[in-house]
Amino acid sequence: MKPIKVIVAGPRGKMGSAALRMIQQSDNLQLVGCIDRKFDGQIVKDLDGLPDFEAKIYEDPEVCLNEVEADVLIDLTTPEFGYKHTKLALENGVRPVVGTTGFTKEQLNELTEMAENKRIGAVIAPNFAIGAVLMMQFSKWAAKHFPDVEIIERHHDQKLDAPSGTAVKTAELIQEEREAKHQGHPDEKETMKGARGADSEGLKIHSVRLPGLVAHQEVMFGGSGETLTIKHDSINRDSFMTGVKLSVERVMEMDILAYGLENLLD
Ligand SMILES: NC(=O)C1=CN([C@@H]2O[C@H](COP(=O)(O)OP(=O)(O)OC[C@H]3O[C@@H](n4cnc5c(N)ncnc54)[C@H](OP(=O)(O)O)[C@@H]3O)[C@@H](O)[C@H]2O)C=CC1
Ligand SMILES: O=C(O)C1=N[C@H](C(=O)O)C[C@H](O)C1
Repeated sequence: MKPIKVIVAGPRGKMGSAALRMIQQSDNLQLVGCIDRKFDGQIVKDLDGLPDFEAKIYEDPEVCLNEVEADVLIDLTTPEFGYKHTKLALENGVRPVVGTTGFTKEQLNELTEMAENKRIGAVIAPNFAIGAVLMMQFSKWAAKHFPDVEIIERHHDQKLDAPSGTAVKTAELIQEEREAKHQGHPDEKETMKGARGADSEGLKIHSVRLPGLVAHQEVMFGGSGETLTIKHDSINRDSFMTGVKLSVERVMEMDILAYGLENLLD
């Protein structure tokens, strides 16, 4: 079987470098190019700390997608550039697998429509960790019984977006089961702005950013005389790589955009 030809955008990043190591360990994946704004024209293996790949690095994503024959683009960059890369990939018939978080609802809708019109597979997964997908699904289930819920997500302090993509997706899944409800006392007042967190249809989301953390989320439900907490911890970035690899493999057979790894699991 021919290997799946992959471009990685953001190869020097925490996730991008983990993705390169995952590709190196996979017999069925081949790195054919990288998109990186700082090392145009260089070869991956010449960069400190990256695996021994001969693939060329491109600053300009359009040039990369024109010059390199690829099946899949893995994007692990920033919301602004991730959105541009995903759009360009779809325009060029390359299937995007996107871990980058922080896209707006409008951007997600536009990309979904583009993939559908072009009949090209795409995956946008706010969290590639299998445990995190289960945590979100369990939370959706629990919300049928407990409409009072708050999300506490904790991440490293280099993270750009808040709330996390996982928290946003969790709230969306919970809202498929939960009626919109204002939580807490009806006369509740914040004496310090932000004390009650972000509000998503009355559901509160609290974002913690500290050095030492990786990626963690607790979903707390409250009922009469009881609480239920569903918790997931990624203790390193290998936790995301099973989902990235699975997405790259599955996207080859898809012709629509899947938002969330749960759509690819049995
Ligand atoms: N879906 C999931 O399971 C996960 C998703 N994420 C998400 O993935 C994204 C990356 O996270 P992480 O690896 O921790 O972040 P990092 O900051 O470590 O890496 C981001 C990389 O993107 C590069 N970059 C920035 N702008 C551009 C550009 N214009 N063109 C090409 N590359 C660019 C940065 O380069 P430079 O050094 O020049 O700034 C950097 O190397 C985030 O959105 C994060 O939320 C993270 C973990 C899991
Ligand atoms: O930036 C991160 O680190 C992570 N981002 C994703 C998110 O925003 O949910 C996934 C995971 O939480 C790690």
